[in-house]
Amino acid sequence: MSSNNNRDEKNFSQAALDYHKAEPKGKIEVIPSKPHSSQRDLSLAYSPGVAVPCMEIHDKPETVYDYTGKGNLVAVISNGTAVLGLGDIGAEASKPVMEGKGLLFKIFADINVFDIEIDEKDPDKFIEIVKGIAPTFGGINLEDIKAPEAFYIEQRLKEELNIPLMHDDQHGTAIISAAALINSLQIANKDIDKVKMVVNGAGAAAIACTKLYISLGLKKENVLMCDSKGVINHKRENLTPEKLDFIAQTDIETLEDAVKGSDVFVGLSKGNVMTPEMLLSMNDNPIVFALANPDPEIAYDLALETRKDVIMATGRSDYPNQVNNVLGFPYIFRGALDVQATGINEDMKLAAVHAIADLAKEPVPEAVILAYNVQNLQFGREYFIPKPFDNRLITKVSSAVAKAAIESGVARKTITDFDEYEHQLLDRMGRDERLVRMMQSRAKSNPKRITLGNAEEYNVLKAAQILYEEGIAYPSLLGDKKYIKEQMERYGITLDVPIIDPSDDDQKENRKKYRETLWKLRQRKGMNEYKAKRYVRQRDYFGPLMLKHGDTDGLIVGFSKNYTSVLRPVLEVIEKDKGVDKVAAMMMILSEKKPIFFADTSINQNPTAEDLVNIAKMAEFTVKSFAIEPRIAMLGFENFAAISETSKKVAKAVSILHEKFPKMVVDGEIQPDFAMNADHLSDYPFSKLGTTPANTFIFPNLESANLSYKILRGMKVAQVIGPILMGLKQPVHVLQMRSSVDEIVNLATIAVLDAQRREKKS
Ligand SMILES: NC(=O)C1=CN([C@@H]2O[C@H](COP(=O)(O)OP(=O)(O)OC[C@H]3O[C@@H](n4cnc5c(N)ncnc54)[C@H](OP(=O)(O)O)[C@@H]3O)[C@@H](O)[C@H]2O)C=CC1
Ligand SMILES: CC(=O)C(=O)O
Ligand SMILES: [Mg+2]
Repeated sequence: MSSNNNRDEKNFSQAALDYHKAEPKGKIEVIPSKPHSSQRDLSLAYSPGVAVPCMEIHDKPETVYDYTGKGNLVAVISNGTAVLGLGDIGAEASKPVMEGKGLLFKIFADINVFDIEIDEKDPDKFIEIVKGIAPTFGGINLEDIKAPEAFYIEQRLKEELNIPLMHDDQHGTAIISAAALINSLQIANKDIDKVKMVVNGAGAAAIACTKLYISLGLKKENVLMCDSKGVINHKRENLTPEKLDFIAQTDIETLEDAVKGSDVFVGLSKGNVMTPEMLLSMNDNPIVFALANPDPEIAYDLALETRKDVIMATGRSDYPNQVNNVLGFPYIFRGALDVQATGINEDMKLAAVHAIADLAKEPVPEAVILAYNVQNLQFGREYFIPKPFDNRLITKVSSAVAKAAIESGVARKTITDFDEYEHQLLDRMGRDERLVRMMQSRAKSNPKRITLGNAEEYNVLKAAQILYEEGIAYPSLLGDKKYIKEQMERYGITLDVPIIDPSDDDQKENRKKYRETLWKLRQRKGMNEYKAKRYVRQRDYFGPLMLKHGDTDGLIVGFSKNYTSVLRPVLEVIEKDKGVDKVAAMMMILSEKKPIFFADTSINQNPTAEDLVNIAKMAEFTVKSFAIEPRIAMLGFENFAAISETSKKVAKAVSILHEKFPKMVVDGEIQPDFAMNADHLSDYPFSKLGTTPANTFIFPNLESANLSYKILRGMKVAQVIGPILMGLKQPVHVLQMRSSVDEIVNLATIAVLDAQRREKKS
């Protein structure tokens, strides 16, 4: 279940229920995509206007793709007979999985999904129902339908419908594992037409995988397939047609004997059926794909302990080389829909296989490395299949599939400019919640201790619960212990994390230690020892002192207090980064477009030109840490004119930046709408911004920065993350008063990333 081995299963199960139950219940919803605020809008959207496209479609059926959402709508359809590894749990119980798939289609490929659960086990009746509803959809993903019925159902629907249709448990698994097979064979230096393979499992996934491997060059006579009764050999009776196809002319009966002297083991059966002895009996550099979920046929660690030369993949996200369908289905359907393919044929599947396999051999971009918080990812034993958060998947796989559809003659629409198509794909993914996902995934790979102030507040407690259960951080709660416990009881939050009450007896030693530090820091700034003793009982000082002493790795404070009053003790205790004179704060703005950053939103009221230079430098550093190349616009209300006093100040900052940091992509003074628009930028060919819109905006004063982001937040057109405090030596962030749970989680995530980066540096 949870990959985080120190999270307890009960909490995780409860979190899964809470996650699904939170309003709006479930995981997907329908959102209108056209204006609907005036009487005219409504008369266009519905009667009488709607009759016009109806008749157009009636006269020219192909225009349904022009006038409706069909072209970007996929049905994820199940009858609930083989749900994950849970078996036949019924149509209704399968709905969370199908909704989940809808979520993945949307976030990874911007495809809309209706999940459809059909209470029908009779294959012929099921087929008739799917055919009846097919006109609604641009594509159909069959899911979790048990073998052998799945084979018949898919085959007939493919023949009788003319839209992209795929049973993902068969072909998604086959495509991803085939890509992994090609690459692992290269690493093992073995040829596909010579290797001996054992396939354990003979169900939907195993049969489809083996067929695809054969089309790639594997010799059928080199395959031994096993089901729950052992090797499928000539002695077996009552086999399904699909199993009959894999009968081996051998007397070998057991898996144990089958694997002896084999080169590849593919497990699509159940957990822990492969023993270390079996693994030891395989040839040199054995390839083991233990793909059963959630427990592989042999655990990753056990396999590597057993023999060092094993080349290993599993279905799990917590080990290298995860063979996961999500690398395939969003992008395969994206490519197929974009050319209105009449089906998903072998050429398209093979194109996806090679695109995925090739991608793993390309240099991995920094953003992916950061997302997984590793030193590097380089093609080899520990990395032969791309990572799910690799945002090149959409361009590589979808393009390859679309191209194959066109070339194999199943596309009803063509693409001539594939560079342009790739840009369109990236634009689709503009809304950069992906950045948040990537940040969280990086944090989870090496969670840090984060202390949350004002922990008596519901939002803070809920954020702590999410941080803990998601495995993003090890939170501790700072505040009044008794009151925190009462609040936890009141809100039904069970959370077994440290509660730190500065006045508590158990903090006596810490108070003493912190008092000495505080007094030493402040004794020449008017603080006497008595005051220091009093102050360490206050959480506003206690938190920063914990951080200073390494008793926590990061600090999030300020939920219920004014920003500057909480910031003051932080600045008194935590040192500034080298070369930093004044700290500043930045907001990350996530909207439909790419992420942008505003500074200084919270600290320096009327910065001088020199202050603006420092703010720009700190912003450059911070934006880079999100693996984004900063393009900095120094904002004013004139464009390169320097008439007003404010603009003169900004122009002076720009000239200092140009002189001191010639490589920095920064210019101004410029108005924000100009800095965001390539056409407007082209009027200033001398500008260092060129014609690529800026993503980082340094405002001339605090009011303009602060009010700008607050308007965006108030209009709910963007998610605003921050303020990210810049310029301190340790990760501490001061929340806006009454921040939302998400805002707290996001800032804590940023604090974890900061702590990881500093750990790496030291
Ligand atoms: N990592 C990934 O991407 C994916 C992993 N999977 C995993 O593959 C497994 C099978 O899924 P799927 O094909 O959809 O399911 P099916 O129900 O269609 O097939 C299961 C197969 O496993 C066989 N089996 C069960 N126990 C054993 C055993 N002890 N030894 C050998 N074979 C056994 C069954 O044998 P019999 O025919 O005799 O009943 C059957 O052939 C699941 O664990 C699933 O999690 C599936 C899809 C994707
Ligand atoms: C991964 C998947 O689709 C399954 O386990 O059914
Ligand atoms: Mg499935």
